[in-house]
Amino acid sequence: MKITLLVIGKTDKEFVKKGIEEYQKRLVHYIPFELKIIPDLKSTKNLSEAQQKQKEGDLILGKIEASDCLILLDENGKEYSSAAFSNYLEKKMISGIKNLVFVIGGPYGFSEEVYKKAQGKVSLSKMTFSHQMIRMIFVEQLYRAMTIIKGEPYHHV
Ligand SMILES: C[S@@+](CC[C@H](N)C(=O)[O-])C[C@H]1O[C@@H](n2cnc3c(N)ncnc32)[C@H](O)[C@@H]1O
Repeated sequence: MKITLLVIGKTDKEFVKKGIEEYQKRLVHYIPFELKIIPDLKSTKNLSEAQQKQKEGDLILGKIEASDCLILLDENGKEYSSAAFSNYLEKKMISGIKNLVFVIGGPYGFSEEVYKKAQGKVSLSKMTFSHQMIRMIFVEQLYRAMTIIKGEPYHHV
C-alpha cells in the first residue's frame, strides 16, 4: 500500500518544510509515501471563501482515482491514540487498498462534495491547526504509527 498526503498550496513556512522533510525521509523506509500538492488558488484568482472551497474541492476530487481510499483530516473526525491509529493503518495495509489518500483541506476546510466522497474522517485533536502546521504533525504521526507496527522503540522513548 502507498500513502498519499494531498495538500492545498505549497509549504511556505521554512520550519514546517524542514519538519516534513525530516519525517518524510524516515517514513519512506517503511512505506511508499508521496506528498502531493494542489496549487493554491488564492494567489491567482480573487475568489470568495465559498468559491475557493468549491474549486479546491473539485481539484481534490480530480486527483482521486476510483480505487483510492479517501480519508479526510478533519477536526470533527474520529480521534485515535497513536497506538489505535497504527492499528487503523495496519488494517488498511492488509485490506488490499493500493493507495490510501489522506487530504488536508485549505484554510476554509472542505466542500460538501469532498465530504460526500470521503470514506472516513480522522481528527488529530479538537483543536484547529493551520493547513500548513498539520502537514508536519501528521507526517510525524504516520512515521510513529509505522514504528509501532514494526515494534520499534520510537513511540516509547
Ligand atoms: C485551518 S483548517 C480549516 C478549518 C475550517 N474552519 C474547517 O471547517 O475545517 C485547515 C485544514 O487543516 C486540517 N486540520 C486542522 N485542524 C485539524 C485537526 N485538529 N484534526 C485534523 N485535521 C485538522 C483540516 O484538513 C482542515 O481542513
